[in-house]
Amino acid sequence: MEKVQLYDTTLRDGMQGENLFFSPEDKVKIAKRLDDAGIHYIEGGWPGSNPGAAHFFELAKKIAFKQAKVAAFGATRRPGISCDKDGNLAALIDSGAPVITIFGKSWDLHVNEIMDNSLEENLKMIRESVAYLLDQGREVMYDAEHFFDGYKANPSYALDTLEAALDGGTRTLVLCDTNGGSLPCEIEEIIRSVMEHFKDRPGICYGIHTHNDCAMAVANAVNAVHVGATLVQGTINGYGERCGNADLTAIIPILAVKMKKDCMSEDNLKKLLNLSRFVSETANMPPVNSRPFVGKSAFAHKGGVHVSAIMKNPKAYEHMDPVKVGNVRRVLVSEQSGKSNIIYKAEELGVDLGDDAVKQRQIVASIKDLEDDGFEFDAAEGSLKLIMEKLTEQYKSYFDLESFRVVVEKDKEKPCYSHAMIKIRVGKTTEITSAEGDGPVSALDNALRKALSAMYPQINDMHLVDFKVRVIDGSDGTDAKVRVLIESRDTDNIFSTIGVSEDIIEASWQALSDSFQYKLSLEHQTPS
Ligand SMILES: CC(=O)SCCNC(=O)CCNC(=O)[C@H](O)C(C)(C)COP(=O)(O)OP(=O)(O)OC[C@H]1O[C@@H](n2cnc3c(N)ncnc32)[C@H](O)[C@@H]1OP(=O)(O)O
Ligand SMILES: CC(=O)C(=O)O
Repeated sequence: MEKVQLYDTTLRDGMQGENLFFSPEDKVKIAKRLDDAGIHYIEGGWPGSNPGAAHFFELAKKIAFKQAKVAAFGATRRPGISCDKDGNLAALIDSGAPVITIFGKSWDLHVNEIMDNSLEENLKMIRESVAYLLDQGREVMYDAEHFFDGYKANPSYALDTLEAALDGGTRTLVLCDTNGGSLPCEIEEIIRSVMEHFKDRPGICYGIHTHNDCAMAVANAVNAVHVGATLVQGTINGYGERCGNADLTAIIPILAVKMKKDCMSEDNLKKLLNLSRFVSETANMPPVNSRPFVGKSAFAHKGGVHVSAIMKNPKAYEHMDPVKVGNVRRVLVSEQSGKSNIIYKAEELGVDLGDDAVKQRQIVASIKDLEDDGFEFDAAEGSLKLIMEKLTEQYKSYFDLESFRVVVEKDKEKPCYSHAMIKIRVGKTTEITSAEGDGPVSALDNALRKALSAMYPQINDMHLVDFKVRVIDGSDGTDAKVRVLIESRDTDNIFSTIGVSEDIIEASWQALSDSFQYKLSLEHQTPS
């Protein structure tokens, strides 16, 4: 099995993405997770750039990584000075990183116009910088910035820059599609020409570094491996400058599962989903549900035809087993469901639908009617379970609402004040409580909690973590229906519930009351 080395640059090029920042401590946490997942190289930053980047390397020195090598990134020396006078090269050496990756100019446009340099001096900068860093006993990789654009403009000069890096002593040439404008067919043709050109220089490791400006970063990286590249640079979740870098969470399973390359063990592959979530959590970026392989929806089936088929054989609508990357198959219930969705979901949620096909069809029809009224059960599985129980006469109500009153007061000098009073029945007992809150829903939540907590102490470990309101049909102005989605969490579970009404308080109450009923149904407890 051919080996492909994985080089992660989330902590450097990934951080060049808009709105993305990692502290040195965040970087250490991510680096440990990358190492644990079996990534071979972790680029930690550009130490000559800022104190935070340099600090990461100080912290990294104290960590015994399992197998990953830490790489420091920077430019070749500046024009017209010797390497030992260049501050950036000094910072790279001082970083203590065992691997140093330097980028140099491959495109004559950059040499002439951007750096106002001569083509010859640029070659010297590359050759001398590589040799100088190798003399320090480090592994040196050469990132040929803009290689594909440079090759398209002036192939012989682009090849000369690679020759200069090889003459400096490196054996790793990373060809970069820096502007992300190349297409897979161009990548393939150019890499083949480069390999042909250097066929008499054995032992070169070709790497690939692609950007996603044409949505081709993953395809370009994969194609490069297809024609012989054995090192892939990319970032977790594709974070990076402009439209991002090649997404390793897609490249790795493609290489390992589809192309049978030796890049990550089967056990480590299963960590991919959690790695992706961890990095997005640390970056404070919401996970993208539609992200291939590791997104929440990557193996989620909504259409009835699809669900019916995957129940017979998952291969019918899945290109691979989600378990391989730590993901799970999901079935969604919606207006596009057939009985297969309902049967699958009921089993998953622990509701016995029985064998009556007529009853099953009635349930599908009822759920479609509710969806038509504005409910969205694929986002509210807690409420879906309760609805299924109601439709099959298995529902047990843990409390019943008699009435509530919510008062919101606004004084021009003071912020809004909310107060709720609620009357509920639990068996033969009636409870009347009142509570204040930051807003009307919070006041209602507090009042309900107060009423139930003596009888159902288990609700004390449950809290509301997200509250979303959406106008379902904006054309009716204030008469439009609203959909409220509530996400709640207890020690072991996260569950979502829904309410729909023309009245936002009524919709909120439905979702809130479902969250309490669902929580209590999990515990199967009767009032104490
Ligand atoms: C393709 C890539 O992603 S490369 C990485 C890009 N990442 C970054 O730029 C993030 C880190 N960068 C930084 O912190 C700063 O830009 C620094 C510290 C590197 C340089 O800062 P400054 O000295 O203030 O220069 P500034 O950022 O304005 O311009 C970049 C300089 O690097 C020079 N440069 C660009 N490429 C190279 C190269 N391969 N070799 C040497 N110098 C280079 C430019 O010509 C320019 O020099 P000039 O100031 O003499 O015109
Ligand atoms: C080196 C690099 O980050 C690039 O060329 O995009």
